[in-house]
Amino acid sequence: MAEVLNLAGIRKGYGGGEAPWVEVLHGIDLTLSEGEFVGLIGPSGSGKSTLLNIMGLLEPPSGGELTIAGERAEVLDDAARTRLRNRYLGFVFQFHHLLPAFSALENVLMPVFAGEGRLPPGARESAQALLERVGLSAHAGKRPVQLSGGQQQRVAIVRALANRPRLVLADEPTGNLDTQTAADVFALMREINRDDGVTFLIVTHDARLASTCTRVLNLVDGRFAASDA
Ligand SMILES: Nc1ncnc2c1ncn2[C@@H]1O[C@H](COP(=O)(O)OP(=O)(O)OP(=O)(O)O)[C@@H](O)[C@H]1O
Repeated sequence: MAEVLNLAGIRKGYGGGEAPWVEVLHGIDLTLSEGEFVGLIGPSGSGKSTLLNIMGLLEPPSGGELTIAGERAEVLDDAARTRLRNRYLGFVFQFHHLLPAFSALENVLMPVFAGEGRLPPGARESAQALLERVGLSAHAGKRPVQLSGGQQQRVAIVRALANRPRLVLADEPTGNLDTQTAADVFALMREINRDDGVTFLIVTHDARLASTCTRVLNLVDGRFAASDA
């Protein structure tokens, strides 16, 4: 299986200056391969979001090496890092962060526009097809406030797929949903993973949903539990 992402000895600390230096990730090693559907669990404060943000090139590590799609990422300048992020990564968050003034379709198109600075030919049709795939074609013109929580999160998942990423990083994507809607949204991500071979890494507090993943990583105090990675 092709490697999508590799972490070698990733460390992250906060502080310095007046504040004491506190290390929250203590040398993380991890390889994610194409087509995996991985759950990331662990107690509150164990470093899950920090790790996800480092993988997503949203925060720099304090040490270690990060390779995405064969490219060493932590050494890139801002512009190159942004390009790599737009090209290979998709994001889903607990709170969907859809832009309230724009329709579902326009929200899905946002990363395409951000990545290319324009909408390439066929972009609208592709976005419409993605919305259709998740049962939302009739809602394409609606603004987020006119959609249910589950529908909003499905739009956010489709938006994460708009640039055809190889890896989707999801930080508690079902944390804000009722049990049944959470299960449906999780199943949708699994379906996309199976059908399109997109790799997913999903932070969740829900042990039942995590058990449906092909691999579960357990982060405790900034280290993987012995059986992981
Ligand atoms: N910008 C920051 N400055 C200082 N400390 C931070 C910063 N961001 C995170 N931390 C600390 O790093 C640790 C890990 O936080 P993180 O949010 O990654 O944990 P988590 O496992 O995602 O927690 P939760 O499950 O509650 O979301 C915590 O102790 C947190 O206080």
